[in-house]
Order: sequence, then C-alpha cells, then structure tokens
Amino acid sequence: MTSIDVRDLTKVYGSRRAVDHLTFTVEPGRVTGFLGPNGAGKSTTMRLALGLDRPTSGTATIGGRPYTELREPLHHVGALLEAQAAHGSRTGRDHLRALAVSNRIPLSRVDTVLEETGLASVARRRVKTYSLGMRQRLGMAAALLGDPGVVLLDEPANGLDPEGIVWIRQLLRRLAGEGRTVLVSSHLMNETAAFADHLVVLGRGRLLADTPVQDFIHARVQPGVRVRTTDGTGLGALLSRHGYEAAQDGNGAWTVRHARVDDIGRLMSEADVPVLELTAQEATLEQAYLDLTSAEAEFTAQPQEA
Ligand SMILES: Nc1ncnc2c1ncn2[C@@H]1O[C@H](COP(=O)(O)OP(=O)(O)OP(=O)(O)O)[C@@H](O)[C@H]1O
Repeated sequence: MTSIDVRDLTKVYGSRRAVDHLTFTVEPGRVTGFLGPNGAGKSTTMRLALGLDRPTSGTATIGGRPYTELREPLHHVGALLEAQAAHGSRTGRDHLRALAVSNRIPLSRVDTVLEETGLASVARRRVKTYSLGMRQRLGMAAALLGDPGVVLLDEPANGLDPEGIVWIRQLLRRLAGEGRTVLVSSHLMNETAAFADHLVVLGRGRLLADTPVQDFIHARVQPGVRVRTTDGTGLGALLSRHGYEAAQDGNGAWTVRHARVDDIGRLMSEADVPVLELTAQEATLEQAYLDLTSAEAEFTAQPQEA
C-alpha cells in the first residue's frame, strides 16, 4: 500500500512562504481531511506532491518516489485540483477516452468511471454544456480513470448539490475502504467530519495538527447537555450544587457545559426536577477547528511574509 510522505517541505514564492518545513504522512486505508484557512498552503502542497511545482527544499513523495519519477503515474495517483479544465468542445466521454489513450489505460475504464460518477447519461454531451457539479464529477472520473491507489482531491464537493455531496462522501469512504490513500482538502467542516478519519491541519504553511478526527475534536471541545424543565429554579440550584456551569438561553433551555446526558438525567431524576428535554450536544469539528485557528489568529489577521 502506498503512502504520501511530505518531509520538511518548503515552497517560497517571492517573499511568500506558502509551505514552511512541513512534515506529515498520509496513510492508506483512511480518508485524511486537509484543512486550513485560505492561503494556508493546501493547494501548494498538493501541487508539489503531484510534481506540478518544484519544492524550494524538502520532498513530497508517493510510495517513496517523487511523482515525476512514477512510470505511468495515472495508474498510481489520481488528482482533482481546483480550476481543472476539460476541453469544452469535447464530450465528457471523449475527454476521458483521450486521457485513457494517452496514459495507456484500457478504454473499458471510461465507461466504468462514467457509471461510478453518475455521468453515464450525459457522457455524450459537450463539456461546455455541463454544470459546475457535472464538471466536478468529470474531474473525479478523470482522477479515478487509472484505478489509482492514491487519490488527492482539492475541494471535491465544490459545486455539488446535496445529492452530490452525499455521493462524494460515500465515494471517499469506499475508496478508503478499498485500502486506497485519500487526501481531501475542504472548507466544509461538517462535511469533512462526515467523511474523514484523520486530519492534517495547516496554518501559514505550517503543520498545526496531524491527528484522528475524534481526538482533534475531543482535545478542544468538551461536550455539553441541553436541558428544558418546568422548574428552572430547582434545576439551577441542583446544577450549581453539583458544580456544573450552566447558562439559560432566551427560550428557557439550559446549556450545561462539560456534562454528559447520563449524569444530568440521573441528578434531575433523583431530585425530582421535571425533564422536558435532555439532549447531548456533541462537539463539532467546526468548533474545534475555530478554536485551533483562533488560537493561531495571526494566520488570518496578518498578511504573511516569508
Ligand atoms: N504560483 C504562485 N505564485 C505566488 N504565490 C502563490 C502561488 N501559489 C500560491 N501562492 C501563495 O501561497 C500561499 C498558499 O496558497 P495555497 O493556494 O496553497 O493555499 P490554500 O491553503 O490552498 O488556500 P485556499 O483554501 O484559499 O485554496 C498563498 O499566500 C498564495 O497566495
């Protein structure tokens, strides 16, 4: 199985350090979400891994070799980058057939990936008539054409409708389940939480986190409990007696911080405080991410200089 290995990777554009001594490994068999504020260096890292740009120093290798040294790279690595253009006057099918021929990929793969990406019914239409979502699916079809063990996707949910988003989530899970190495950048936190097992988070070209999704969330955000009762006074007294921090919102619901449903439910039942609602408030990836990136506020607040 093939990993993506980024080692002490640096890329400087003029006075701008887009990637700064970055080291991480993307392992096979799981989906790795690639997060970071705008301009953090995600696309640059992907371009360096794909040999589309040369590192200033350090390496990005796939299965231990630079992309440019891979023989028939589309058989090993599939990529979907932003603003990837297919020839508008070609049909989707012809676009994929041309790609297959020039990369010695069996033509039978074209129909397979058209089916897989839900494009079979529009395969004979010209690409210029495609919606943004269809183009994104065509980009995915091209990425999967060589049946690669490694997939790098930059914002694959871009332009997809809700059905498309569910489709891409299932596709990513399946690719990882088949043992492939899947690196996916995204701005959509809830989406990333739905498909990723692991996270690599960048800020100003540097590594901020490289950790399983659940660990990332639980290290930063404590779960809470939402409660409604007819006896607000009793509840308030009960919670403070047991050392819980709680706040009441305008609708009369209470949010108890750092608490679990089982504990609050048991206390209320023992104290005969009526329960109208008792809900676990799970910490979200978005909260954890904002917590991390606000701690790194200068990443977004200041223009970056090398
Ligand atoms: N070809 C280039 N020439 C000069 N500067 C560049 C070039 N490519 C990227 N940069 C700069 O490098 C930094 C990192 O950009 P990059 O596109 O990799 O970030 P990103 O994390 O992918 O951002 P986004 O989420 O907005 O796509 C930015 O400051 C960007 O302006």
